[in-house]
Amino acid sequence: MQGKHILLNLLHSEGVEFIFGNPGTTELPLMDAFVVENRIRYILGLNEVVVMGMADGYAQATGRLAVCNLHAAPGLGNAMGMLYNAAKAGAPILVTAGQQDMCIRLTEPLLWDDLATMARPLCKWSFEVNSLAELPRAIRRASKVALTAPTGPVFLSIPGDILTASAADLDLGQPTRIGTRMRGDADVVAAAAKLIQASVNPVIFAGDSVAKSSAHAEIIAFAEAVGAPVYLEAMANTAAFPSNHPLYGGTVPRMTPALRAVMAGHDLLISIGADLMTQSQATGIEALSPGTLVVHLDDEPWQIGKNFAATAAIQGDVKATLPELTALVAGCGDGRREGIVAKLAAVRAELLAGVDAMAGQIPLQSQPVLKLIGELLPADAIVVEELLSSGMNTVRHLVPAVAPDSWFGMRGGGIGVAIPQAAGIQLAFPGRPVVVLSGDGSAMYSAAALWTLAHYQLPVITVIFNNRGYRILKQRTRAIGGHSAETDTYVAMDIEEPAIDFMALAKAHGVLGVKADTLDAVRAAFLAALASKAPTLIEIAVERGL
Ligand SMILES: O=C(O)C(=O)c1ccccc1
Repeated sequence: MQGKHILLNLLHSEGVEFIFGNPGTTELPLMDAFVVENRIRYILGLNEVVVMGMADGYAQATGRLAVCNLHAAPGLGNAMGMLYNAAKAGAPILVTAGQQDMCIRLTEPLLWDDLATMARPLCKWSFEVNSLAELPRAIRRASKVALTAPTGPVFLSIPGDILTASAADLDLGQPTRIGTRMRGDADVVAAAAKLIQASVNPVIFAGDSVAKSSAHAEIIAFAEAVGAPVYLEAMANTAAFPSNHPLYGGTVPRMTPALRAVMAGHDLLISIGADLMTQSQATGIEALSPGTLVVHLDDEPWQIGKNFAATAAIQGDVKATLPELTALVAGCGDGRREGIVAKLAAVRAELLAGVDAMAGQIPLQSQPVLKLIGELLPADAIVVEELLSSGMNTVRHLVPAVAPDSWFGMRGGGIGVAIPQAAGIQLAFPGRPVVVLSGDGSAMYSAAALWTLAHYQLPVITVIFNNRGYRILKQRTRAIGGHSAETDTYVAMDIEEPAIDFMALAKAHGVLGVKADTLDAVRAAFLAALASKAPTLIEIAVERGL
């Protein structure tokens, strides 16, 4: 049997349903094998940004192994920004790239480079397969490493001659799956419980490890026992805590002065699987006030070890470990829970009243649009969010993020990821509505993903909040002062003259385009898109002012 068929057999036995790719000369043997392959679908993206983003979406949404196949050195290079995002999100992806035949390596053929070295900094394991005999063990090991907690991308460079070589009776081995429910050290759990019991006013940050561990029931029980508000981590990528729960407080700001305001009065920070305080810009202000105690539970030792001195640090799976901690602190929040709930409800009511007060404005403010979309969103929808200035810390108050698998986006911050991710997610969940919330700047990084939506008729609804520029960067420029803050002028942050014609862009890619510049028009367009089950792009001109 030829290597190309052996590779597909191996991937099939690892449970792979799709290979996201963009072919080139070094992948041609594989593409030839797909002519007779009926177990795994090849999903075409028109460049490697799209391909890697699709694999990221699929991997995060399913927790299963995603495979993406890139084309040699330039293809891997194109994918790097999205590979960075996938690495930050811990997406279990087997990234492969076609390498030139080994017999011509010495002459440095077209597109050749040391692929394994290029990919290594962003992957848990990066390796060039040297022979067909090595391929089964390389695929088994790569899959296992990607799926072992903390999960993440791995890379294999596969020279073309391995795909065309033949071998009889090659032992393909078996997939291995390592159980992830590691329970934290009981002594440290007890120490954490003591800190929590002694705390007067604790605060909880929740992060990706909660959603990945499907630990909503456990974190809700914990938060209710402790009587503490729960905020999502700064680059909140998942619905780590249901946004409709009375203890939900919002998302942690990415600027330390605002973060300090959230933290004011709290003597204990409890991080449940949250990356502590990813910041957007240096402000000269420390994230935590001196003396703040930290309890940190995560399955990722890297996150625990990264920045802050945790008074009690527990490595363990959230779902497996949290019940033990909850049992030890049961009742300690009884005296304060109602007060915290009332305070959070007041903050939310004020926010919603402010949003309602903006509802009549034209151009539309993004917040009333988000609130409307939140009201129209079906309960089983999956949101892929890439809103920077239009979303900020309030978006989940307006568009509910309830189930752990209902919300994705932005963990890495490399923009352009949302539309490709949505394609991968829609393939994984064909029956669920998938809605992209994106800015115009982000959408332009990977607009070619629209073609994939059209080609495979993936009914993703792509909502573009068009402020005709990089409004987040204008805001961040203001924050550093200088000429821009005084004069309200910004260099290279406007996308106009010409303005992007999103209707033409949609049409060019085979997607239905609808412009909606009033709330009534947004409602009509969104409901029509949901009913049509056809990929639709809705462009909304939103306020450009800062
Ligand atoms: O939202 C931010 O913190 C931010 O400044 C930013 C800007 C561009 C991409 C990602 C984040």
